[in-house]
Amino acid sequence: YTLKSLWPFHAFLHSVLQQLVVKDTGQIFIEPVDQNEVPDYGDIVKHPMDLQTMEIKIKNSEYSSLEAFENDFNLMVSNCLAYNSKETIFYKAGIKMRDQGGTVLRTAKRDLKVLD
Ligand SMILES: CCOC(=O)c1ccc2c(c1)NC(=O)[C@@H](C)N2
Repeated sequence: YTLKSLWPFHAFLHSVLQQLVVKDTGQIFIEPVDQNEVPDYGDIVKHPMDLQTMEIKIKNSEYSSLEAFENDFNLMVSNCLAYNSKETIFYKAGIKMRDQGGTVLRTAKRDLKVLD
């Protein structure tokens, strides 16, 4: 058994995504920011990203590499740190997701390589 040979890539990405969902304890990354609730969000964030959208992209085979998946993760975090000011709960949750999600992705990258 190796991760690359027997486990379809989308199943691998889905398991990485689930680990990121678990880290989102405040559930602020779980779905797109509601622009009716946050009317100026679109003025600052040009490319919104969230974990639900990433799951849809996995299902649509839109990620051809772990790097492409990681790029969306980094976009989601940078949007959060750009829009929310430093003292907010949202910003602090962004730092936490950047750090804890970064560890999830580092481990996933290692697994992909070492089990090949
Ligand atoms: C019901 C109101 O929801 C929000 O105001 C809100 C909900 C979710 C959010 C968010 C705002 N801001 C963000 O930057 C991203 C990370 N998540």
